[in-house]
Amino acid sequence: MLSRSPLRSLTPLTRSRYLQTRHKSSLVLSDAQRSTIYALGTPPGKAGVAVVRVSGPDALETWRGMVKGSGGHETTPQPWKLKRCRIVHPQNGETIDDGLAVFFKGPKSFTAEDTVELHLHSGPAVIAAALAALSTFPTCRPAAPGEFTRRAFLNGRMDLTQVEGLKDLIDAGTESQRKIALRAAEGAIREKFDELRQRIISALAKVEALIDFGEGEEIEEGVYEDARSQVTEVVDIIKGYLNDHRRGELLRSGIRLAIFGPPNAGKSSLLNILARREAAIVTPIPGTTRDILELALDIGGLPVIVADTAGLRKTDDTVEQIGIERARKAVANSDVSICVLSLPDLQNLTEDGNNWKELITPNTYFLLNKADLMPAQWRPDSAVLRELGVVQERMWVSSLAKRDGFEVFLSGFASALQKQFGMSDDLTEATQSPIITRQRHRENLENATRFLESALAYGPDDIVFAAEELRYAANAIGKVTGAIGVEDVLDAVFRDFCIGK
Ligand SMILES: Nc1nc2c(ncn2[C@@H]2O[C@H](COP(=O)(O)OP(=O)(O)OP(=O)(O)O)[C@@H](O)[C@H]2O)c(=O)[nH]1
Ligand SMILES: [K+]
Ligand SMILES: [Mg+2]
Repeated sequence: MLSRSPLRSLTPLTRSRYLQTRHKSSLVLSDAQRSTIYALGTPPGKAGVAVVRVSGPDALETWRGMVKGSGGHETTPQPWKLKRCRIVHPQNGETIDDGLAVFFKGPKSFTAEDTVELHLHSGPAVIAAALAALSTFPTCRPAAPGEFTRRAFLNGRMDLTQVEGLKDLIDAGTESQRKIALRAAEGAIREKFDELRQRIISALAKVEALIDFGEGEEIEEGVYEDARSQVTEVVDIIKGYLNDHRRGELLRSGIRLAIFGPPNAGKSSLLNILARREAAIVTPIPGTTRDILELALDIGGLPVIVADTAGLRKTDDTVEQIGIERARKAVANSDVSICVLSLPDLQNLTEDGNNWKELITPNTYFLLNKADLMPAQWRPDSAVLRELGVVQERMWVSSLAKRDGFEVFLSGFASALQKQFGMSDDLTEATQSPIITRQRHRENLENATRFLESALAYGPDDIVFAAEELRYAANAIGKVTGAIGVEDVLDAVFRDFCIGK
């Protein structure tokens, strides 16, 4: 036990003002008067099934008015059980469709509200009639975009990262995107952020205990040091998350891959083989490609935006010059690049001024093409490769015109990408899966780090200021999940803390 007063240098006024202002409660929206919303949940148009969703306090009313038995009699929903029914207009009783209906009793529903789903035949007139019927209920109104999910969030069914994950899941076009989105939607990212926030709040609880009980009272020894080391740990964890080479964001938005190199090497031929169609013009004329041609492709389950670019050389042709300028920019802005070189030209390339060589980065891979024009068993000279800046560990040889070597290149390149962007095989392993999938996450984490670091910069006499920084840090993390507010700090003070008195 130790009797210490970390607040000894603080004026009583500063302290009481701090204690008064530290727990401002956030406004909690009341959902008592929420209306009932409805919308078509499937794409409009002709298809086997359309699902119309109704959510809110009067969802059950719509069931009573519209879901009837085969003889037109009233039905009572058995929650979560699909019921074969006749869907009718609530006012004139006219049958709209023969379908199915299900009642999800709140809070065990997506929105956590009472929800009715009508499964109809998907046709424009059927859907229009069902929506028109719903509009006759005085408390029902059409849902705004995303409003079902918004209600799920407001009702605490999901946090913001889950909302984002759900959106990404719907948008996912590749396996890696689907896996990351599903993990987010299931709450894996929320867990990480909640844990960070809990750790900060627990450190804050300790600091606040020092503020509350420090003056002339007894408190356990080492509390201040504990709080500090806890904060240091959190900073380390966050820095680990931030140091992810933007994998999550890249996988969400697509990895930018630029194909570059001297003219006529086979860059456009490579793009076409990757795309499995004649997307780019291929001719024996050097300088064929001028504009950037971009395609979204799936390479080894990764979303990749591939750009074919103009061959890089010195030229007096104005149009070609502009193309070359664009090519350079595209390569500079890419996340990865493939430099295509023509094997028969390799020797000459050492003397051509090499204005493409400066675009090589540690993220450049090399494809030495047109092997069919070289003698069998011929191997490029290591000294020449070194002079050209070709890294042999990231190099493949091909004959794209004959499709030779393409498969080997593609599988090697895909696994290099998977390795670099951390999506190899095991997504369930926490270390493999990126936590940050949006700039918003990154910004808040960076802010949190700044607040935590300035909290650490305060000495034991300034813990009131340190506490303030910790609150900001917790809020920054809370902003990611949408859980801002510091009510829980108070609880944590008394729950997690052993006061030595
Ligand atoms: N012999 C042989 N010819 C190839 C090979 N790959 C591509 N070519 C030919 O080389 C020529 C140039 O190919 P492109 O794909 O247009 O080359 P590029 O690098 O896009 O050329 P620019 O856009 O002009 O810079 C075409 O006639 C292709 O058919 C190969 O592996 N072997
Ligand atoms: K060409
Ligand atoms: Mg081309």
